[in-house]
Amino acid sequence: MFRRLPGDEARNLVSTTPDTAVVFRPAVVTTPAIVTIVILAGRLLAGLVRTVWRHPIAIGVLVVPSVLCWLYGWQTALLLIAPLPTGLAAWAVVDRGSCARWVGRRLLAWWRLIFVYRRHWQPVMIVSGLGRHLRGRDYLPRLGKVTCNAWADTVTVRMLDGQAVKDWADRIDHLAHGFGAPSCRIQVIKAGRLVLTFPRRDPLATPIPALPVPAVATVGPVEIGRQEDGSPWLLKILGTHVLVAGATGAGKGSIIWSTIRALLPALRAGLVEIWALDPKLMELSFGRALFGPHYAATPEECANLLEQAVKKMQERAARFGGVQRSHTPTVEDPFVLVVVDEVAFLTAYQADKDLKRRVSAALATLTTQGRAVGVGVLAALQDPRKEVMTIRNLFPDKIALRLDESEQVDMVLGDGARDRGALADRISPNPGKGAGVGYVRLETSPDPVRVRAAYVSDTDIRAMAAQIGEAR
Ligand SMILES: Nc1ncnc2c1ncn2[C@@H]1O[C@H](COP(=O)(O)OP(=O)(O)OP(=O)(O)O)[C@@H](O)[C@H]1O
Repeated sequence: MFRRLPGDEARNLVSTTPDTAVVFRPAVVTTPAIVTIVILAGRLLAGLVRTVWRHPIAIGVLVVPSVLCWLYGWQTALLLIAPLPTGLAAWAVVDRGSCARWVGRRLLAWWRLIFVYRRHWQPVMIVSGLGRHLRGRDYLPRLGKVTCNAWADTVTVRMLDGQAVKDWADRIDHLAHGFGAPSCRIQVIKAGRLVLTFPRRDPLATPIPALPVPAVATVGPVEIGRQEDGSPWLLKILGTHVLVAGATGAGKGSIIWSTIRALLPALRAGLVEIWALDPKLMELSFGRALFGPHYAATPEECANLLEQAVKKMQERAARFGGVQRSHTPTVEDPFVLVVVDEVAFLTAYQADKDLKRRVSAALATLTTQGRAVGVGVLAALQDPRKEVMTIRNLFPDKIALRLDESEQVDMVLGDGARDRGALADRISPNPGKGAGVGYVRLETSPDPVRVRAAYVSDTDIRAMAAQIGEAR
């Protein structure tokens, strides 16, 4: 703040350039000490209240023993406090889950806030370019709440004004390494606020054995594995089409077979028909009995079966037209799931142009018109490039298992999926750790979810086929 003075008043002023005609005198406003003290005290109080509100257990663990010591001396304090750890240990033995939820993870969240996130926040933000150091001051995104669940830390962040989600998405590697986590995922909660998820361990690192066959016949979302947060992975198949992409050995078979397994009671009850196209002659031939007459292996047979499905779909559309807009599976009109293993064998790699054209046309017709009349497609393929799978965008739900290249992730899951943490190209090629692990992006949510399909062994498949064979 400068006040301009006429030159003739300059004689009373101290100036570094004494012979200048115009000098400037800064107008100094002195803030009364009491105002500064009140502001600092207010900030301290707000910080204390916020810390107690966010971490009551951690603060209690520190404050209560200190206060007791101060009031009654350490011997009495020890006597008073001793039952607490004993009680906690007993609680942990009796109900580990609730003890971890109410005490353990809250303490862990406080610990990680102080010793991981707050400690490394400034250097990580500045070095990654998410914060700025201007004229001696740091402008940093605000670190919010840290919570811990069984496998990951979630950290809320207030972005700097003017930052975009992409600025953060481009730096997930910096963030993961900066905070010592194997990966980082980003989710937008509202304008300017993000939630960063840093896994502490991989809950999907061990294979999941085949899930029990459901007790009731259902075509609704079927349970085929587990999500990263431990909840069941429910795959919707009625009213959608699903595309599964993964390199060789990524575990595409486990998604197909887990889905068929979950549909077994509905198959037995006649509410579902599974039509199988097995051009590789390896995967689906194992359970031929499950498919009855609806099984095809040669390209010619596959084209015929697909055209048969189109015919069935059109016949239903003609019957339902003007009567109903969606399909509920019944014994008369069961849900038809067309399962295609390695669809590129029938489209991109097919030498016979006429067969290729017939298959592509039938698949495009089924995927554009099938869902309202109870015909769904579950297709698997290794190479997700557009020239290999021209109709990949016609599948509303997509699953990316282990992929060879990072660019393939967005080809499968849509733009920005990898930036948001769908690191399908980093899934372990070791079958024990990575087969069946993938990312799902559903029609209804932009955020990819990490999942693992249960592994249905050859013995399980034989048992399933035998059951259905007997029932038929
Ligand atoms: N969900 C799973 N959990 C654990 N291991 C699995 C799982 N799925 C598959 N595997 C293991 O990985 C191997 C390869 O699986 P699978 O044949 O299903 O892969 P794929 O993607 O179909 O490969 P390809 O395209 O070459 O047929 C299996 O033999 C099995 O040992």
